[in-house]
Amino acid sequence: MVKNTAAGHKKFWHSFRFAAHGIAAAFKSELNMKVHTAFALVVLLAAAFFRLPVASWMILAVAITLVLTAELLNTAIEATIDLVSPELHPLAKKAKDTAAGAVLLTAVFAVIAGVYVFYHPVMDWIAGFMS
Ligand SMILES: Nc1ncnc2c1ncn2[C@@H]1O[C@H](COP(=O)(O)OP(=O)(O)OP(=O)(O)O)[C@@H](O)[C@H]1O
Repeated sequence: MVKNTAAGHKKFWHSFRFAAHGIAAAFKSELNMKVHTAFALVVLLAAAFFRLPVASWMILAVAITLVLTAELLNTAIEATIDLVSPELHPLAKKAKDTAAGAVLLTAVFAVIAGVYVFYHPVMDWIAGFMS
């Protein structure tokens, strides 16, 4: 636990920097992290374009946070497995594939959430063009 002292505050900011460094390192080394971040930016730009209501922004924020968090945990698990089990092992495979499965689940949720919040605005926009 971080204490409410000068040393405690310093430790808190060090932990914060390590965490930010972890996110930046995963972004640099993992193609999937770049792809998910690019998708997230496109989705946020589209949300601004369609002037989505606050509730829709919240749904998108949850979906994006879930996917990026799962990807970070997947990267952490992959690094740990590569460190402790560089040789092939069924448990190493199980750990990596399970972590990848978690990313897939969050991505499926993100797609469903995206369809749910964008369906009517996009349909209305297309109908506006047609009329
Ligand atoms: N030590 C291991 N023992 C057994 N199977 C492994 C091991 N390392 C990787 N594998 C298998 O090979 C697959 C690919 O592994 P890899 O380390 O390339 O990860 P990845 O899922 O492709 O992730 P990324 O490309 O993002 O690094 C894993 O999903 C797993 O099924």
